[in-house]
Amino acid sequence: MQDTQTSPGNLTQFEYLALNSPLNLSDGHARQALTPSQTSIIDALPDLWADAVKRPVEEIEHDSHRAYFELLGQHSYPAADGRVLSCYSSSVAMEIFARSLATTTDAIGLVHPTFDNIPDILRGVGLRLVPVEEEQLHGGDLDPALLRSVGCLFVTTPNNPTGRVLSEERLRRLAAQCADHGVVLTLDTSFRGFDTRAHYDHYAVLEASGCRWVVIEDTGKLWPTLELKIGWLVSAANVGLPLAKVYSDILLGVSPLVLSMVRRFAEEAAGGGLAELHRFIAGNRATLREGLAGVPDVRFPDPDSRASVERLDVGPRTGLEVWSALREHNVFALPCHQFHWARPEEGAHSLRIALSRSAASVATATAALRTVLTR
Ligand SMILES: N=C(N)NC[C@@H](O)CC(=O)C(=O)O
Repeated sequence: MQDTQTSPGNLTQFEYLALNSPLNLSDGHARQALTPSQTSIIDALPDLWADAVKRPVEEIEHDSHRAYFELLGQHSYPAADGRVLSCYSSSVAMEIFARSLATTTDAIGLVHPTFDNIPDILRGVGLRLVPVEEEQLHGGDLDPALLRSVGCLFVTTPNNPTGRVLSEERLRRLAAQCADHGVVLTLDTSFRGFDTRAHYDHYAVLEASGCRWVVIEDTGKLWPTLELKIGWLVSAANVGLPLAKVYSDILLGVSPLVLSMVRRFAEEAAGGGLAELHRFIAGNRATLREGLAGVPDVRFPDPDSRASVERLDVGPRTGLEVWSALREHNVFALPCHQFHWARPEEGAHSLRIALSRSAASVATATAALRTVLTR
């Protein structure tokens, strides 16, 4: 476990501090209770185990990613010819991508702000980072000078912590620009499960563009599966990166039991569980927003977000001050300065609250927040 006695160095180290607290609203992982139908899947794990022992792992793997990608509208994903690599987590997929990219370029354009383990992983392989503001990405064509200066453009969509989703038209334009400049377009879609606006067929758009592309999918944010999850690293046939080679440096494959569990959760979600999850998150978001209504200088900068996290501006206070005051109530949130990886001061006055928690936890944390913000 990380040394968290000193001031946390990155967002995940702030999240470590919360891991053993009953009111941990810090990390974006799913920690709410299983629904009854999800509980039935867990109860059936012994049967999934017996099935996984008998069947070829490639068959289990194919069934798993097909159920997950179809659930989220990604019907044109490249299910065949080894272009979907299963990893233990999306961060492992990210590391494999970063090591592969670093063999072909020394610079990458990265959305700003976003979760800091992404720039940290990219810097870790020696890449120079060029911040690309969210407004730029969503606004219109990027400056060709930017695209001439990098080997890759990396976009988190829905973004973390803003929840901002890249529209189909903007993805089409970005892919066309990347194709024109020979730049790899990489998407981190870890939060896509929460927002149906991110369920248009991204792979149809990417494949039609002809650009070199990589997508990192993450099952880990969606369901409370005790960190049993899959990060899928998906790529274009013409991506021109040694992804499979670097993958083989890191792992042979993932557990067929976890793959089978993900398939079952995706099937349950398709049968109504995903809509139920969306209602649950929306209810927690309403609890937070209504519970803080009228508090002076507090506002919610991402009114349109449907992600399982909510950012709030805390006015003249700093996010760190509020985070510290909340700890006195045994409540853990996440200060936002380090999402602004190029200019942390821009996030100094905001805080992020996780919404994939029990309704009671969100209500209790909201009351503690109101106490802290009105004293
Ligand atoms: N490998 C890392 N650092 N994992 C933490 C990450 O999953 C947390 C996250 O993405 C969020 O809290 O939004």
